[in-house]
Amino acid sequence: MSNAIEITGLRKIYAAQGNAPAKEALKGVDLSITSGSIFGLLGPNGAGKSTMINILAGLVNKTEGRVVIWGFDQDVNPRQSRAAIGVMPQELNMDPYFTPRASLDVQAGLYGVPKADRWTDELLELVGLTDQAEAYARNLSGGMRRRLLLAKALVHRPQILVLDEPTAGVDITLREMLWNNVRKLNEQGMTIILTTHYLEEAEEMCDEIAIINHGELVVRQGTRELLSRADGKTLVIDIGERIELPALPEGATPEWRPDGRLAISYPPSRIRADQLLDALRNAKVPIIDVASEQPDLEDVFVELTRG
Ligand SMILES: Nc1ncnc2c1ncn2[C@@H]1O[C@H](COP(=O)(O)OP(=O)(O)OP(=O)(O)O)[C@@H](O)[C@H]1O
Repeated sequence: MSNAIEITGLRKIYAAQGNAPAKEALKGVDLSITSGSIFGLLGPNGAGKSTMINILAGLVNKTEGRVVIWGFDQDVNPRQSRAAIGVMPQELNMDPYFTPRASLDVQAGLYGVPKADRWTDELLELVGLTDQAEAYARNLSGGMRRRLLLAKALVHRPQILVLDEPTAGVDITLREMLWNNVRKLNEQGMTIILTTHYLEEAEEMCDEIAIINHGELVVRQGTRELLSRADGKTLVIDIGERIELPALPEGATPEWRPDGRLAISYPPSRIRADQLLDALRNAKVPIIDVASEQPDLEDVFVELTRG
């Protein structure tokens, strides 16, 4: 199967409530998610990411459109489509008197996993909670709770794992542990879908990225192709001291950095770096050191979601 998820014409309108008018959170989105990928769903606040994830998870009813999960149409085979997906939610609420082991057992029960097929010990091991298996949830740290939520999302061995802002407010150690787990699961064939506000993280982790804005799909591309869309690079040059600059090729924009270096932004599709360096050399500007800066996902994101 090539697509883990196929979404067609997905619309969600939240009904008006009191003084709040109705809100169209998704305006007819088409999106496919390749199976086996780590897929990033990005967008500014209020873009509709959570709405989409909650629809996939079966927690929010769509207004219109078709959602096929692992080959099962949500409307035709709701049970199978739900069984194919596991969701690690954002919120850390949990029953304070449940131990991690009990939470996993209850969750497995909810998904109808027979006792013989449960993998509770392996799961506890996977997320590093073996030592806390019998501790009350109220005694778990925030990081441990998050790891328990990941384990809960996996009890029924879903083919697709959805992580909603998994690393928001999480320290570096836990973040690394989460990503190591996610990579391991992905290597075993699991499709991963995640939302994150950390664009650096998405750039590093995701094979493919979709950006939504105001309920519409803005772009869906391989991460590398997406990054190459931004036609802007910067040469950062140490020329010793601030001087009057010679004319540069049209389209190049010079700027002095606070550290005294000269930063020249340019579109690589029209200007080559050596043309810039030649212009400086011809004017006898000393070039002590040069560094090149590539656009990152942040640049592309800002460009695509502006306005
Ligand atoms: N239950 C609801 N009732 C009414 N409006 C809602 C509801 N949930 C979300 N919305 C609205 O729908 C829009 C999309 O919200 P959503 O939470 O899906 O965005 P998001 O991209 O996940 O944002 P964030 O990054 O802030 O979590 C927003 O304008 C939001 O106010």
